[in-house]
Amino acid sequence: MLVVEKLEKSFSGGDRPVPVLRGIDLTLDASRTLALTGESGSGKSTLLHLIAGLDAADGGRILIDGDDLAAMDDTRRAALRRGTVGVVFQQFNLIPSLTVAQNIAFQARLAGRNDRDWDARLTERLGLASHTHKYPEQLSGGQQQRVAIGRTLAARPKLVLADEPTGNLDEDTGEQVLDLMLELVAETGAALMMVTHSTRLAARMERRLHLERGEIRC
Ligand SMILES: Nc1ncnc2c1ncn2[C@@H]1O[C@H](COP(=O)(O)OP(=O)(O)OP(=O)(O)O)[C@@H](O)[C@H]1O
Repeated sequence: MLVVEKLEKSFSGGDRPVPVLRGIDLTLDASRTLALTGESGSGKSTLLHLIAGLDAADGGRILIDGDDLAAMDDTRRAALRRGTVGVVFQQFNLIPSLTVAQNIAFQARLAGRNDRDWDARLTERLGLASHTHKYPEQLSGGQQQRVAIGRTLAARPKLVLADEPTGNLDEDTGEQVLDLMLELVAETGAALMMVTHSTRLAARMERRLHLERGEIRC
């Protein structure tokens, strides 16, 4: 599903570029789960952003479902972000002017999917059935994150990238949200790569990779 080879990325740091990712290799098969851990500043979010096609690498390559990200034009990359790859961020990034139901349906519509039964089932499974007409500001943090997960999974992505998806939640709520996310990705056959600072949450994933100063230390 995902192959990352010799990935490199630097950011400009005054007079010379500062390397942030130094030759990352990893693979993730369909239906598998992977935790990415590492100190603050080790490059976890940078790696996730590159895989999501939100930023371009300086070297190496990323294959998603066999397609090289760098070889895609902007339209194809945007389509990939809407359909094949789904991203869940720590900040829920919901659209404040849309209701829960509309937020959940939004991403799927962009991806050209309109499956009301699946949307309804997701809403039910995420415990949001009695909140569908509410707006994000009327929800708790845990509820908002569940909407964000629903919005991502409504498009039935093959690869879910989650950047500290429970980072804004208390431990119990975070655990419940992760349980749901794991159940739902298992149900849809999606692969899940999750950045987390929590060793407890990382232990719930099938594999763990540790980033240290831009390199993988298993
Ligand atoms: N757009 C950017 N421009 C310049 N430097 C950047 C940019 N994005 C990230 N960096 C730098 O790259 C390094 C890695 O950042 P990144 O956000 O990937 O780390 P992280 O492991 O996700 O950290 P955290 O756990 O704190 O979120 C940091 O030193 C950061 O300052």
